[in-house]
Amino acid sequence: MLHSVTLQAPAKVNYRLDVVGRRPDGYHDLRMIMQQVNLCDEITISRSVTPGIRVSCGAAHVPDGEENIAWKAARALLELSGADTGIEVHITKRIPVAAGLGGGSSDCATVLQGLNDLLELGLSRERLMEIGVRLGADVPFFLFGTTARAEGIGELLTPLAAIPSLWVVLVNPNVPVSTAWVYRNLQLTRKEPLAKLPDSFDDVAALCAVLSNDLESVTIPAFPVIGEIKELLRSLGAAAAMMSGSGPTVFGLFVEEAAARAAADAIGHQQPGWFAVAVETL
Ligand SMILES: C[C@](O)(CO)[C@H](O)COP(=O)(O)OP(=O)(O)OC[C@H]1O[C@@H](n2ccc(N)nc2=O)[C@H](O)[C@@H]1O
Ligand SMILES: Nc1ncnc2c1ncn2[C@@H]1O[C@H](COP(=O)(O)OP(=O)(O)OP(=O)(O)O)[C@@H](O)[C@H]1O
Repeated sequence: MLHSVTLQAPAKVNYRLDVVGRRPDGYHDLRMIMQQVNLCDEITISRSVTPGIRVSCGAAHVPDGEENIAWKAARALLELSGADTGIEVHITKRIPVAAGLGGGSSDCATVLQGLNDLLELGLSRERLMEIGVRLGADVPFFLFGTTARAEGIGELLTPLAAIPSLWVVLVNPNVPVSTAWVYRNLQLTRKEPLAKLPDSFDDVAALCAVLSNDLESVTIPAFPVIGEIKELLRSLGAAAAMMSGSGPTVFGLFVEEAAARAAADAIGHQQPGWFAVAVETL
């Protein structure tokens, strides 16, 4: 029986985010294309003889203990399984927080998966996804991986047959954005039904042609720096640049690793207070 596991919890970007409508419970029906990228929090989950769940992180703006979504994931699995072991979770945070990169949701999914393995609970991926969606709409995607079309509130997932692998430059201007605030302030103005999206993307041009994010209409007017970052990434050679999720992180797509790294370095030098990194899609 294993005593502990250490796992990587990746970030995501939304290549496409259409808001289809508002539901009676206040959540929104979406249609998204989601992509995991190789920027990861590191999570160690250990058994402990001391009963209870303890979560430590130590990063700014991330709660320790019960408020952490990783704590909620551990509690959900302990309650369901009746396991009476103590659990310690330590998160080394590398994904910017409240950034549109899904860091909390990914930590949550990783704890669900990791604890299922560590305690040999034998729960199926589908069952973990059902538990996960009650903790956060993006959680099922991180259990499903690594590129997917997402519908419903984000929990109805279909794999995408072909999608080019790319270098992604992530730029975050270090202003936290509340996802709940963005959805609350969204004006649903679309009158036409949504056009069908392709089922696969054979080249980068086909992928760039579908990039779009309805939440930009809320976040960019409130944080104009996001629009400036999009322009900056394009001027540094990105094939396309767009805000991820509810923002404020912007991603630029590059075919060549060297160009992606040069763009991230240039932005890091220009704006030392920002987060700028080049990573591969997973
Ligand atoms: C913006 C995205 O990251 C795109 O992938 C997600 O839609 C947000 O996913 P998330 O952060 O896991 O969402 P949750 O933690 O479940 O909800 C955060 C807030 O976003 C709003 N929310 C979220 C998902 C959704 N489909 N509709 C919503 O209106 C909810 O009102 C909630 O107040
Ligand atoms: N493990 C965690 N990691 C990050 N934030 C957490 C965690 N647990 C709780 N939180 C809280 O959740 C809030 C949003 O976190 P997160 O970084 O997941 O947002 P996000 O990247 O904007 O997510 P999304 O793309 O799903 O909107 C933060 O304000 C933070 O205090």
